[in-house]
Amino acid sequence: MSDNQKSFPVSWDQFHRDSRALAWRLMGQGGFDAVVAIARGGLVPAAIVARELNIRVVETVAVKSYDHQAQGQVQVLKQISKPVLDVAANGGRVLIVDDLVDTGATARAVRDMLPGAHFATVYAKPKGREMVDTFITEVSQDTWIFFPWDLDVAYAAPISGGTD
Ligand SMILES: O=P(O)(O)OC[C@H]1O[C@H](OP(=O)(O)OP(=O)(O)O)[C@H](O)[C@@H]1O
Ligand SMILES: Nc1nc2[nH]cnc2c(=O)[nH]1
Ligand SMILES: [Mg+2]
Repeated sequence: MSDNQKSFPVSWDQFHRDSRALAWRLMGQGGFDAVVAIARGGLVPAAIVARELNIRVVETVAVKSYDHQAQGQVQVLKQISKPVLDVAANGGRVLIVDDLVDTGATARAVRDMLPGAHFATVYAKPKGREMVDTFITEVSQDTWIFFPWDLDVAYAAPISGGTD
């Protein structure tokens, strides 16, 4: 992702609320037998959704495609374990959770591993939106979302410019 003009910083409180809202929306999709978090960004929303929906089988798939804000190749650093693939193969319902979908490249790679699974993210950008079954908030393609685990409390200059 290059050319981002806008920034969308998300606090812990807002992220918790948005992840809970995702869980509420997923309630209407019937039960799930297992959740797969796309690490690292999907770990926090997957934990919140698993808690709200009482899903006790929690698995990870580790995918990296960005170095800071520069997109590279999708690299799968840890695969989904066989017991969870077997849940899906035996007709169980698997939920995949990530923090966001941007271009959709990560979502496409993980969907290929679990074709029948339900794919959910907290945030979505237009290019990747079609890859997601359920999401909460859409932001424009030229926005970079800053998550609370990447932020610190810092001085902010007045909107009018200069210093106060
Ligand atoms: O739709 P895409 O263009 O593929 O981008 C979305 C992915 O990018 C980020 O992960 P990243 O690769 O930065 O790794 P991280 O989860 O460890 O931060 C984010 O968590 C999504 O998984
Ligand atoms: N933190 C963060 N990671 C991303 N990976 C792809 N798009 C984004 C984004 O907007 N924010
Ligand atoms: Mg990620």
